[in-house]
Amino acid sequence: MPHDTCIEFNDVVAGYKDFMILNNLSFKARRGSITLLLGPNGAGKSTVLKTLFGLLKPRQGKVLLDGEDVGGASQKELLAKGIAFVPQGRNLFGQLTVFQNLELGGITLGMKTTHERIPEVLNFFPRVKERMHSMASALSGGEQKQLEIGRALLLRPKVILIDEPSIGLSPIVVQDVFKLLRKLADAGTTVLMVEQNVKSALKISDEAIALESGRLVLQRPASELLADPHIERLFLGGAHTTSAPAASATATI
Ligand SMILES: Nc1ncnc2c1ncn2[C@@H]1O[C@H](COP(=O)(O)OP(=O)(O)OP(=O)(O)O)[C@@H](O)[C@H]1O
Repeated sequence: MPHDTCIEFNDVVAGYKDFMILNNLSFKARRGSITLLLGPNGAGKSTVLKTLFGLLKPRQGKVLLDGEDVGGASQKELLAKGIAFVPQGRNLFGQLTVFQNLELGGITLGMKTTHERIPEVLNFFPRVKERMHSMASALSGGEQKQLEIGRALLLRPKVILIDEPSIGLSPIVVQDVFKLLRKLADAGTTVLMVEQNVKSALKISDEAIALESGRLVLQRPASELLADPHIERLFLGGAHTTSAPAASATATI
């Protein structure tokens, strides 16, 4: 699988009303790799994902997907181009069954294709598959997150944007989710992930990007960062260096 650029932010400025969160942000994420977004609370990590998913329009700069400028495209267009977003928290219809939630996830595909793909997606998640006709709210937190990922996979996305998947999950379930993301990336999917569980996330990531005040302050191979004896200081408090993100990060190492 060639590791060429899939996602590129080029000098992007984006924010909410008059408040700019991304400040001339530039970075690249390679196809078939996991890029981990790090940085302190409020640095703009989720805003990167939202901008890429069309929830925010860049005020300046370019957001490129496979070289095509998709800045300002609608979510429908972005879904059709193969971008799927798994936001933070719970995003299921709790009073609908697992199967119905998947059906809704495939709404842009049409029912025939959706029904063909549901069994294929459920094969990734045996526990969820067993409970296909249970209400989504009756699943455990981990199963619900797996179902959300499954719903995104129905689209056979080329890019998955995933925001803090480990929140509320036990360490074992987190490992399952991470292993699945690794498997998807190895099969060619590009994963852009925000995750506070830094050490575990670095272990399955290829590249780490750190933001501070909406600017890139570090981009390094994940394995290199993991092996850095200063990692604790970099993410739990310490002095600035030219190649390191700042002191105020609140990530869990
Ligand atoms: N809908 C919104 N309207 C206005 N401001 C917002 C909105 N969403 C986020 N912000 C602000 O944008 C800034 C960046 O938020 P963002 O969620 O991108 O940060 P983050 O790096 O993901 O932080 P965290 O680690 O806390 O999730 C924050 O100051 C936040 O308060």
